[in-house]
Amino acid sequence: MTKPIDMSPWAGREDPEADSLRWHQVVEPLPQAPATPGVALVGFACDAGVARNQGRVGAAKGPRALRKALAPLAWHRLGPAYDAGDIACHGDSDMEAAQGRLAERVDALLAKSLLPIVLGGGHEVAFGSWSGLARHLEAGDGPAPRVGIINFDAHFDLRDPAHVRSSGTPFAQIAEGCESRGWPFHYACLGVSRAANTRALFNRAQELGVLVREDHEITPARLAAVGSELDAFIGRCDLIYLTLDLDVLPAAEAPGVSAPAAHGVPLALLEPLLSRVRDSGKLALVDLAELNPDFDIDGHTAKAAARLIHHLTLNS
Ligand SMILES: N=CN[C@@H](CCC(=O)O)C(=O)O
Ligand SMILES: [Mn+2]
Ligand SMILES: [Mn+2]
Repeated sequence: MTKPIDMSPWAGREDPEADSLRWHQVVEPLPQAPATPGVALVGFACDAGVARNQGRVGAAKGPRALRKALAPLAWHRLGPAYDAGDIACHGDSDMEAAQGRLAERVDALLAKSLLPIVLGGGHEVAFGSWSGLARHLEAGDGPAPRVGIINFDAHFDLRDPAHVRSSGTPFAQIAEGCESRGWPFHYACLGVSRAANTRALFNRAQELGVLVREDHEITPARLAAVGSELDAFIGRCDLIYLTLDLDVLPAAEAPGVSAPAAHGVPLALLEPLLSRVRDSGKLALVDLAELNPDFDIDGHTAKAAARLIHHLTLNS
């Protein structure tokens, strides 16, 4: 028997005027057979990846905090939004199995023609999300489409998984997964902090042909140029998996993460870049990682994350 989906985070003010809906009034528990395609939120309540990566734990509380922050936002969408519940990770030894359960859930959502939006959890969520997309693509006919991974992050998360699999390794694990399947690895990592990534990680990114833009390169003056590079990257891919590590935002905008960014890329520059991804027509999967309510300040990080979901789903 499956547990009923906890809809208690979906609460907030209700306006008496017509046409004044908010997310909490619209989001519904995912039905067996959704009549209309839409977005499906699924939580990944997991601290194990951050703990293994020597970080500040608390991201397991991220999915609930994110739903609560999204609940009161104004509803401007056309399509439905479903809550597909949470995948919980039960301690360190359960991390890989939890990633497997997430992959199953993502695959099932994709099979229903929904856009999964996964709410982390540490960035180990990315290996589970991508594995779900990979399963879905492997089940299809014909050659696998070229998947582009766009990660907005202060970190590459390309650490060598041979040491320990963690929130610092998902894209190296995905690169291995692509290699074993004979798939190309198309990875763009935008907002990288040179100070927060070792030479080994920069070298690995270069070996893997990663499109890299550092935090200080994403400025108002260079925004159009970075946007064009992003468009060109998207143009070389058939589908996009977008993954947002909230520590790409400056610490003042996103204090509630394991490793806050001293520089970062502000929301005001991030949103126009995300609009290009959203409007590409290729977006197949989204996740948000590293929200840690224990270190948040007055919900700033949760609100920023909720706004990002709101922005990414605005035209669907
Ligand atoms: N997912 C996060 N990863 C960063 C954390 C860095 C830090 O804790 O300072 C990383 O492994 O590089
Ligand atoms: Mn990061
Ligand atoms: Mn990350």
